Amino acid sequence: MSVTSTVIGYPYIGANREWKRTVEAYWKKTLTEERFEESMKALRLANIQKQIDAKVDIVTVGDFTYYDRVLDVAAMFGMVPKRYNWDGKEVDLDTYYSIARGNKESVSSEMTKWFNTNYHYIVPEYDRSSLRLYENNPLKAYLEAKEELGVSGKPTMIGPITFYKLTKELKKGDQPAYMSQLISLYTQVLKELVAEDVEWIQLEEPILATSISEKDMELAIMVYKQFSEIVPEAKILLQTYFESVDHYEAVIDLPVAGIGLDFVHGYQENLANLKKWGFPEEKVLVAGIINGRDIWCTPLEKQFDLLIELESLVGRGKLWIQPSCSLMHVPVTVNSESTLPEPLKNNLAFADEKLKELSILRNALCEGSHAYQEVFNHNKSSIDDLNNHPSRKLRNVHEAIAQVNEGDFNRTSSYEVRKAIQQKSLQLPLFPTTTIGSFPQTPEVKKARSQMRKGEISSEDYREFIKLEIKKWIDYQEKLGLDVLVHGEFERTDMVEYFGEKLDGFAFTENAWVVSYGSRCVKPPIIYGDVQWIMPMTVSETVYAQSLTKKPVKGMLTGPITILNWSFVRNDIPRKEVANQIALAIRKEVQFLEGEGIRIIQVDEPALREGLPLKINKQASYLEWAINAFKLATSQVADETQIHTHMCYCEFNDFIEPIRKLDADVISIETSRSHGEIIEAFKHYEYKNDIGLGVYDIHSPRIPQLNEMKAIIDDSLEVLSAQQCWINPDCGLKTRKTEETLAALERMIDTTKTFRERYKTSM
Ligand SMILES: CN1c2c(nc(N)[nH]c2=O)NC[C@@H]1CNc1ccc(C(=O)N[C@@H](CCC(=O)N[C@@H](CCC(=O)N[C@@H](CCC(=O)O)C(=O)O)C(=O)O)C(=O)O)cc1
Ligand SMILES: N[C@@H](CCS)C(=O)O
Ligand SMILES: [Zn+2]
Repeated sequence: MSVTSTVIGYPYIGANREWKRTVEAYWKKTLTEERFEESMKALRLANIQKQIDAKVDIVTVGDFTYYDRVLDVAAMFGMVPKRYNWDGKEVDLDTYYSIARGNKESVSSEMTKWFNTNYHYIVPEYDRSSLRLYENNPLKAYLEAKEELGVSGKPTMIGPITFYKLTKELKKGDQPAYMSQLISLYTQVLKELVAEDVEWIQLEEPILATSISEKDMELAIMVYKQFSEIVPEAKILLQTYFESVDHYEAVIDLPVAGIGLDFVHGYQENLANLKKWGFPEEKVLVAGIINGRDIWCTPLEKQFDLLIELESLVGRGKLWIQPSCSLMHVPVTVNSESTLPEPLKNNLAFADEKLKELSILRNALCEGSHAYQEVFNHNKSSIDDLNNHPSRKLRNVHEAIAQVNEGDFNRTSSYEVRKAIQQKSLQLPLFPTTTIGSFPQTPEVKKARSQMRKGEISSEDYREFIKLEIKKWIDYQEKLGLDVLVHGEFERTDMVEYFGEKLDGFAFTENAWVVSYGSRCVKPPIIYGDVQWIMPMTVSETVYAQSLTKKPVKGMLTGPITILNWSFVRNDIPRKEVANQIALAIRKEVQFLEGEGIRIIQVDEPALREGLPLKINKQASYLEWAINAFKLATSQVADETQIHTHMCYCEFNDFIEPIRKLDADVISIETSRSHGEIIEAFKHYEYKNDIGLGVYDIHSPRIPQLNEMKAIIDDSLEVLSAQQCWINPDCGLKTRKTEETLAALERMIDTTKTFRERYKTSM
């Protein structure tokens, strides 16, 4: 028996986030372009070396990026939006980073979630320019790895159908011209690769694992047919991941040499289809067998048995194995962790450990499982140890869940009744202004936290420092004239990690970073036991902030679904159960805040949309339990207490109905980076509750123009009433500098004043 191992991609950040530091140093101009390129090359090669050391049979190259791999394709083809006044000569680094981050003159391109992950890509924009191939990145990566490491890798890039479908809404009639340009560009890439004797070429088409239409599938058939006719020598490995493919028969019939299917997410559908329809003899099946989205050890024997079954279905020598998707969604190595509790640590597999598992499965398949029985047994007993651990059997948590009933999910009064009561008590002006929660995490804030961690300052000193920051920012907010204030979240490293550190059932890591967007990384906590509230998490900071001002201070919590979706979650019980456990813990915190006199509480759910299953037929059940978890956390408050929620980074146009069902008194929603498109959706939908308009993009260092914010508010007022609208930035301000934040907020308040003036008789 012979089996080949490969990977779809490996994390580019480096075990100690060297990639992030290099990119940020270049932005700060503390690194020259030459040094930057040198460091990036070293990192790129080190990552490939990791695959070589792990004895991956077919090493993947071209999975590295300077910011984002979707942007890379756009840059390869010279898709630079006109607003950057690009000279069309080459997409140099500064042009590339302007598209991603904006510059003094122009806003950045939109950024949105990469399928159902917490990674965000830059949305390509097609503006009818004529495109050409400026740089063949996969070829460059291939040649570099060959020259420097002597390895003939498998270059990868995002495939044409996925790239086309992720491009920002095309103008009517532009589709055929754009597609035909893409076909010739991809064809040229393929031709140049073939000319250099590249054997396998990976095209990533995760879009095929969503519920795509017949028409889109026909487009894929047409495009891949053209590739096979124009470059018949190209051995294309078409990769799908994150779910099963809907159009199985059509996908396996595409004229390519190999097809990657996910046998972790949506494995039942892929397996059932494989059994029903078979698999073409002339192709290889690349089975995603190790979960690339979680950090748990693979149940080796179970996956080995599945592989035996797959091999019997596709035939000898035709089966390759790989992780289910790029390993960029998991941290680099468990070896960097020294403080995790025992039964947990033995059950973790990050990217490097997953490569080891891949090697074990490959060897067991090649050599026969008998030599690996001991490894399998050891792996199974580790998993059993964690499953039977007392932290997973907390009686009070299970009893509390059992007691939840219908009444726990709904507010006492209707929205209309609540709005009148809240308005009377809060006395807010028309177009109330607020912010989303966090204020700048300055180097001083991060330094103080780091000193506290290292024991260089005491916890009391750290708390005092945080209080000073809160006071400073309450003063700023009062001076600016904001109506609803926040304490600023200075005590939080991250809106999920912070709660994970304070709730029972979570473990947190020292170095388990994954990229969230650009150079920004997150360190998701690990939910390994039953979750319960053990101590107030936000009360002292919020109450302190409220004591400094007469204006209402908004309590700031992360919602249960966002905590769930941005953590690595135990896999022994359904996610719905974990969500309800978290919801009960957040509910307790909500009640504490309310008990301390906090009249407005925001429960953020930016990841609600992200958790939506990619397949339409799986979405309704997720939405039902996810919305219920939010309501479980937020409904048991008095009518006077105003519940806010906040969402960002997603397409919400098709998400108004779920938003309505949350029944939050106010929702702040991203409206700036998608240039107000969400507002269009409200045209077709009657939405009564209040809405916070995110009037400027917080991701860009540039100060928003008055007329840009005005335009968003004007557009919104065409479909929403003035009495419904709040004015705020589109997300938290933790990544911004103090001066930028103050200047932007000042303009936001000035803009609001012009609208108050215009509508002053309507109060
Ligand atoms: C709102 N978003 C979030 C998402 N997911 C989350 N889990 N959290 C989110 O807020 N997804 C969607 C968006 C994505 N947005 C962001 C925005 C900003 C960041 C970000 O700023 N990340 C920071 C890391 C934050 C953090 O934890 N900082 C630590 C310091 C860590 C550190 O760098 N330490 C120093 C050494 C310190 C020492 O002890 O000496 C170092 O390692 O050098 C802290 O504040 O203490 C980032 O820089 O990437 C992420 C997602
Ligand atoms: N309250 C959070 C929400 C981010 S989505 C913040 O302001 O950072
Ligand atoms: Zn946000």
